Amino acid sequence: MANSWLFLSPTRFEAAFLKGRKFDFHGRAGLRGEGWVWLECGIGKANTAMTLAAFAQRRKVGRALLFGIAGAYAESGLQIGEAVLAEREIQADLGIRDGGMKGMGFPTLVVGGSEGSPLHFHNRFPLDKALTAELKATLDLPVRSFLSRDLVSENPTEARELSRKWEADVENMEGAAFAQACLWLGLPGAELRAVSNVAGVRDKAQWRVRQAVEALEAAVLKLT
Ligand SMILES: O=C(O)c1cccc(C(=O)CC[C@H]2O[C@@H](n3cnc4c(=O)[nH]cnc43)[C@H](O)[C@@H]2O)c1
Repeated sequence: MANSWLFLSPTRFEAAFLKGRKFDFHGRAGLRGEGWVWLECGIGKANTAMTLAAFAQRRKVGRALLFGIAGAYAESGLQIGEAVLAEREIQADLGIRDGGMKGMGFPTLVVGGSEGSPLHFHNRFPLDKALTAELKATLDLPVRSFLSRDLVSENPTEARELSRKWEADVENMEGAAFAQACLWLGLPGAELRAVSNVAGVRDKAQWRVRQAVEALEAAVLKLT
């Protein structure tokens, strides 16, 4: 149980390659396999945090992996179809425009208070270092800085500004909530994304979702 996986992805399309026994969790699709459970968490930060917290309240979770497609910022050097792991997730929607939560003077999350030296998190949430290092070695993937927003970048200028401001390479809509919830719940969590598009490019003809899902398949099936 300690090493069993809870896999989460925003939509079922991102996990279409997983074969397991179907179940329903709070109206969300689930699959159960040998040593893993997968849940469709829905798009966005609230859906992701709610699904993870509700599941972890009822079942023991050994380790958790959020996986799905994402946009890569043009300056990242990442290629469409490339899979990448998150070192940290940035919650880019919270606080004041120029200073995030530090600028507001409030931490978003305080954990580990019992030892007398609690950790304060504002907009940046690290993924589990040891688990991410293990996945990097097993899967031979790069590790980068990810950013999450409720609103997706709608043009290259907006995308470039976000990437520079937060020093991020990958844009998605869920990861910061996942990373924050893992810290809060004390769960080792990692995040794997495959690049389906250049962030800020809305022309779907230029997206390569199938290629990205194939990259997810190659990585995730090595873990099952
Ligand atoms: O219609 C649009 O302009 C548009 C732009 C970005 C993403 C979408 C989606 O429907 C995908 C949302 C889904 O996929 C992840 N994702 C994929 N690419 C990006 C991106 O460039 N920026 C943010 N999120 C992205 C996201 O995590 C969602 O789960 C539509």
